[in-house]
Amino acid sequence: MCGIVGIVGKDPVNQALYDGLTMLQHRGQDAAGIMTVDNNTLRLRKANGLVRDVFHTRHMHRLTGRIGIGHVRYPTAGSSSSAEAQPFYVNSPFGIAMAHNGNLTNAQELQQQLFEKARRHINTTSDSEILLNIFAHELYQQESLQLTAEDVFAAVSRVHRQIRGAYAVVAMIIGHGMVAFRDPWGIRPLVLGKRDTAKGPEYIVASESVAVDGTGFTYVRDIEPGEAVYISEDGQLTSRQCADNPQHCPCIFEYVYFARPDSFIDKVSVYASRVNMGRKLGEKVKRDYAHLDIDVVIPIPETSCDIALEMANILDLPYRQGFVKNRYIGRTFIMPGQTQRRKSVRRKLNAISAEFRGKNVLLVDDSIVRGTTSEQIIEMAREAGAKKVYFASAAPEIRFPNVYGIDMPSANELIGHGREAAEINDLIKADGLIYQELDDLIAAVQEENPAIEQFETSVFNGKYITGDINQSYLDRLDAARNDIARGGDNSAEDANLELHNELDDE
Ligand SMILES: O=P(O)(O)OC[C@H]1O[C@H](OP(=O)(O)OP(=O)(O)O)[C@H](O)[C@@H]1O
Ligand SMILES: NC(=O)CC[C@H](N)C(=O)O
Ligand SMILES: [Mg+2]
Repeated sequence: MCGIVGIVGKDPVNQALYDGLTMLQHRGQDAAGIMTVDNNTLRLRKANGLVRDVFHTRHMHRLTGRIGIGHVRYPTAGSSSSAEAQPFYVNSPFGIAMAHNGNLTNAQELQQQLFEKARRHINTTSDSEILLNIFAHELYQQESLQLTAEDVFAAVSRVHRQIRGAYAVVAMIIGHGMVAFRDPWGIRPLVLGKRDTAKGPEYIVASESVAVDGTGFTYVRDIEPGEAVYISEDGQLTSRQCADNPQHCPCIFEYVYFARPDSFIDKVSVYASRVNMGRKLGEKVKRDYAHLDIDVVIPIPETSCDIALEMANILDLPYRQGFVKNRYIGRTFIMPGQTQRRKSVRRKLNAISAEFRGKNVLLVDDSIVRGTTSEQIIEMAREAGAKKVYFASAAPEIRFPNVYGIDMPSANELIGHGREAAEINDLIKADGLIYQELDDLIAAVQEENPAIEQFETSVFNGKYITGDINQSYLDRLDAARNDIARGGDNSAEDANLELHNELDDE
């Protein structure tokens, strides 16, 4: 899940873009980038690493201009090479820079078509570079030198007709303005914010509302599925529905794991939805597992803390933070290779023995994906002296790959694939394993905004809403992107064609 941000301001936007990206860091730890436009010239800094490591003072000085976009990356296509860090740039028409969150499901066909129809070369294996070139080609078809909002909307409409999958996008068109659009299912989130200044209004678009609040803007609304919002360089905002048949079907995993709890996505408080997940799961334990002799409820930091606290309330049991999280280690699930993910669990979490010794503990996590965390954490709980270790997951069994922007390309790497809870329980060596029901998970989120009638839940039930995913697609994805295919750590490096404003990479 990447994070994107774009600002059309009245004063330099570099610091606000930087701040916005730090507030979206949890969505992507692999690479970060900012592009600004100043005096019709693009300014760029992008590299592998966390936001704080990628941008030094001298880079910030170079990122001048009152309009800019930024990206934090968690790769779901291509490699982790810095060549695939975003934003991407293409020089025709006008000069366009783009940042994308999501994943295209027909990238291969699109690349072929781009070459045949438009003689466009794609130099990386990133689906986002393809998306940028499709958009550029469609904008070029407008044949107008004085680009209008209508021209941009017409191009976005044609993009929607060609590309499949999930995409929340922000793009800058040099000399004109910024456009942001969301796929016709609204799978990935995108919000709009505004700030009034003495010089006129400034606008921000971002993956999550936390980046709007934290940069001093005010949340205006979510961008609708299929909608495009165009903000001209002088700050005129226009919006248009550009999809033929938009339907709202947001990714439920945003609420389970990806988003920050203080964000609102599609008018749903992520925090409140997690509390509801804890309530539902607590009620299930109370109803069906009353025979378990649980002494204490312990979360697996960090995402599950809000869920576990509510479970403890429902079960009328003590809640104890029995694991301490090293605040300098990032999220393990979004790390690129299994070796790195495995090693990081013990570096990241450490048990406080007093909370485990001689007790029957219920460990709570938001989800079990590969089982990397649960297996090791149960072992750690036993080493710390727990008598019995029960485990509860606020998401149901994750059985199917994800093709919409979560890096779960291989069914065989999912501990829940083709297994029932009892088998998974044995693999992670728990004394009991309780999963949330899918209906309860959906209800937990829907309760916060009943207007959302459906959610993207393919990892739980194998139903891919875009209608273009079959077994042979999943087999190809598996072969291309499973951990072995990626050499274990996905560290393909730097045979790249980059656009730099600095003389060296220091
Ligand atoms: O079964 P797995 O493959 O281990 O994946 C699931 C785990 O990964 C995530 O934690 P992560 O460390 O990424 O982030 P967090 O600190 O936000 O919980 C998630 O919260 C689970 O704990
Ligand atoms: N997680 C994402 O949104 C990834 C965006 C894009 N598919 C990439 O791999 O760079
Ligand atoms: Mg976790």
